Amino acid sequence: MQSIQVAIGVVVNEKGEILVALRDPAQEQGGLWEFPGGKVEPGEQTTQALARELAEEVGLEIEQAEPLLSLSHDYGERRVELAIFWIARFRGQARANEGNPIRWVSPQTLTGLAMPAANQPIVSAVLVRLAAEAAR
Ligand SMILES: Nc1nc2c([nH]c(=O)n2[C@H]2C[C@H](O)[C@@H](COP(=O)(O)OP(=O)(O)OP(=O)(O)O)O2)c(=O)[nH]1
Ligand SMILES: [Mg+2]
Repeated sequence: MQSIQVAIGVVVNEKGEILVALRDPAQEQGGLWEFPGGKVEPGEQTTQALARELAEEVGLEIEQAEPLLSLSHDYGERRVELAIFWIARFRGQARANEGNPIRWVSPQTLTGLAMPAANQPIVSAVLVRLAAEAAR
């Protein structure tokens, strides 16, 4: 089975809230909340794809992106390879560029959102990371 390379950003604001967007109901995994991101295009580096997707989808310019985790997930009809980055430094105001609602959510709210199955370990990593930062 072919696998799809995807770059994803966990964007964190100064209040410790996380940016999520609602996937278009017509897309695969539609109607679920996601972290902004998308497919790495041919000839692109993962971090280039990340910068492009964040600009396209939520209008943010990344100042610093740190690898958080990488994982692969088998959705049956497709396998995705997700490279997830922690983005605590960025420029701009998040806006819903592609018409899908976006939200800044607390860690508690994040835990309760309906997300694609691949996202469970991502949410866990985000909670660990936020807790570690809160303890500093
Ligand atoms: N962006 C994003 N994709 C996710 C998440 N979790 C998850 O399983 N995925 C999967 C769903 C898709 O199969 C793939 C990402 O594809 P995408 O639809 O966002 O790609 P894209 O932005 O390039 O969109 P398109 O133009 O190809 O429609 O990764 C997530 O949190 N964010
Ligand atoms: Mg996308």
